[in-house]
Amino acid sequence: ASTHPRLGARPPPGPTPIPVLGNLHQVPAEGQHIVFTDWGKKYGPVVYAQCLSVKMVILNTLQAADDLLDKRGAIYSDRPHFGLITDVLDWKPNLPFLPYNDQWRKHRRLCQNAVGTTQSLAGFRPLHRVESLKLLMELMQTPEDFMLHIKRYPAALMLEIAYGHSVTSIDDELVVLTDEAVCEITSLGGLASTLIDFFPAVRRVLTWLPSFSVSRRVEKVRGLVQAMMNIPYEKVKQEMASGSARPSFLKTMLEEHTQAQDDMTPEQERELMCLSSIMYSAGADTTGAAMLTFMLAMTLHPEVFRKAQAEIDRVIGSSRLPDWDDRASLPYLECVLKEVYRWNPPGSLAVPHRAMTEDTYNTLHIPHGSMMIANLWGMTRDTNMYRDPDTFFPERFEQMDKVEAELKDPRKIIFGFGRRVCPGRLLGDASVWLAMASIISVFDIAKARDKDGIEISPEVAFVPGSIRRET
Ligand code: HEM
Repeated sequence: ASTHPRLGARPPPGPTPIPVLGNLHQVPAEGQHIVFTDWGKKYGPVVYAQCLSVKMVILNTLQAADDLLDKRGAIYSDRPHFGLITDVLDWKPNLPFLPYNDQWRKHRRLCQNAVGTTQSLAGFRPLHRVESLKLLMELMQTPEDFMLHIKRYPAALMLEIAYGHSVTSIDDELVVLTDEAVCEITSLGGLASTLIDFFPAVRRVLTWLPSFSVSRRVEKVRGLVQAMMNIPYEKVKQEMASGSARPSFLKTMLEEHTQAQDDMTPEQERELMCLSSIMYSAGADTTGAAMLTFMLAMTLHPEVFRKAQAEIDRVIGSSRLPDWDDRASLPYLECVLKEVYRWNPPGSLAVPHRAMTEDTYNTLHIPHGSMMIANLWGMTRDTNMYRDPDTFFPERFEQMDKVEAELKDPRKIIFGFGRRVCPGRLLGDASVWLAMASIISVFDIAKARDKDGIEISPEVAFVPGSIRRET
């Protein structure tokens, strides 16, 4: 590799590019994190690749991600332009994909205040309690539908928080609508976001050619996204007009405008509409993915389940359900939760950041405009951090002293980095913890049996796409 003339630094190592495409042919549409993890083993913590004109810097260790995205947050908090989501699907202004500017600061602050403080979390306690009880009831009535129940719980939490919409069943119209929209976006995510964002010409072709099946698919998803933003927004406005609106993020925001006697512009309406839809879409699937991983891990590892159950029985007994105040007294459960996050992080890659200037890191030259991809999956497989990383083994955290456990807490990885770190991390973590603790205290989890009474071992397989859900 050549030396960078001005900084005397070399580009990070990476796979050999070919003319025009660069490394595009080596980046698969699905399972990019696996290829990036292999590159990490071969080339090191910071890997450089180029897809057409897009410069990519892949960060494979927590240290590299912290050093750059967190400690140098002033120059690494921008986002690359996400043409698919913002332009093609017209889902904007979209907090996770906004550039690092004043509009992002405003949306981030609103979101952080609504869901990201310990105070807001305390306000959600009654909601968490009601929804976790509903989850237990549903699991009791139809345990075979556990995947649906586990999907309903975070969806209900987020729809209540964003819109004051109470979800009683998985067939609820808003759950069905938002779930379909999010699933479609996620499944477009792997293939289309890379292709469309790398080939601006493809984007034009996709929207021009109505007979092209991908184009029809994109049209359908755009319609769903617009409905996902509009329908709940209009519903809350109507409920406010009739006096039946329940407390919610959107209601509070709309009331602030009314109190200030400030007629909202269409742009302001659009901002609120979009931000409320982001809360649901960013919060529901990620939380649900962690809960499904928990169920899978407990099915495969009955010894872990029994140990966590014994801890709950010993500390809490059987006369009441676990509550927030019990969390510090259940250290093994905390290890199980951390291992759930580590074994299968809900997102394999964080949302890419963008280098706003050129930079040098450990003699490596990071070019201006690089797409900074934090390979969360690779970090959870880093053998310098976690021995035998493919094995589900909560005890690994028990064996660490306090300092090491703090340094290697997977929450430092799975929620992303720096100024863009997930603003919903406290809420997501609290939702998963309460569901886990409640399920363990009430139920046994075991493998299903076939008609001959033989145990069926579930296959460990995950839906490809940006959020890792079990198939
Ligand atoms: C277990 C649950 C969750 C996981 C694993 C998770 C993970 C992530 C990750 C990896 C990012 C990207 C961070 C980066 O760019 O470095 C992110 C961003 C974000 N998350 Fe979460 N998240 C979860 C729950 C939630 C919840 C409940 C909300 C509710 C509002 C939420 C809202 C957001 C938003 C708005 C962003 C974009 C932040 C920005 O660009 O400034 N997330 N999340």
